[in-house]
Amino acid sequence: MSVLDDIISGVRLDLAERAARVPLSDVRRAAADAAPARPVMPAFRSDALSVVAEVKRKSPSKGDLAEIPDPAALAAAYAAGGATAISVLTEERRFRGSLADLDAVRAAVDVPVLRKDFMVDEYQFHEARAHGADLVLLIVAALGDAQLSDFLALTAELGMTALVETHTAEEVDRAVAVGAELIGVNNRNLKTLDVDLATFGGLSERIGPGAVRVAESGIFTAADVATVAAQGADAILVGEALVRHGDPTAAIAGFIAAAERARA
Ligand SMILES: O=P(O)(O)OC[C@@H](O)[C@@H](O)c1c[nH]c2ccccc12
Repeated sequence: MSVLDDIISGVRLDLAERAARVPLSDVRRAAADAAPARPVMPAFRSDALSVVAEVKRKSPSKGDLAEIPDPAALAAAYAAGGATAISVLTEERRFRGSLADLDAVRAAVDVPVLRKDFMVDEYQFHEARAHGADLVLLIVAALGDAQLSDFLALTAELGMTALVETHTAEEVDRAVAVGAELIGVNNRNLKTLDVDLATFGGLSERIGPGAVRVAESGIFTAADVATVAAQGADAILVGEALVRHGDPTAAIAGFIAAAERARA
């Protein structure tokens, strides 16, 4: 069983528990009653590098990263640095995230918020929307073709935007074929947890200029940002480097400036 399979079995158990407590019909109603999702594509399509800054306490690859006693304060610091969106891990077992973190961040900032989880059931999409998410993550490696297009359609129906995550050429082709507008290349292989920053560069051209290209994982320095920006990244998704940084506001501003220099 790969790490990804293992994580997803835990996600399904937790999901079954929530669904037993709060029926889908209630979650649907809460989603319908929530303030509408913010549009995100115009900001991602702007000229400047977009930074998706992540609230992440722990990961299966690195263990504990940061305590983050106040996710709202961290999110506010990210927004102050110019983050285009804030990603909040809600998976509990491996990442020590929660829907409470999502609520706290949602209440604290006006920028779009991504619910970062392993989306495998319709329930989670309504739940994401009910908790104020503007974006959700769709991991191509975890979904069949029919599921991928159904979930993309459901995301759009709920007014949200999907970040469609890939790691291989085949996954990029599947993301493009299904019409994804926001495509991430994860430099980390979720089946082995190995990170190779060159993964993005190897797949960027395959995505082509039609979709917004997001370089995800393993980005730590201005030099890393310059590398992926020069390879066509419109956006970066950064977790560890920011949660461990003493001044995440300055770090994000520095990343944006580094991309600007790399493209000039
Ligand atoms: O902490 P990093 O190396 O900057 O990575 C952030 C983000 O890309 C990573 O958390 C991530 C990318 N795709 C995921 C899917 C599930 C969980 C986590 C992830």
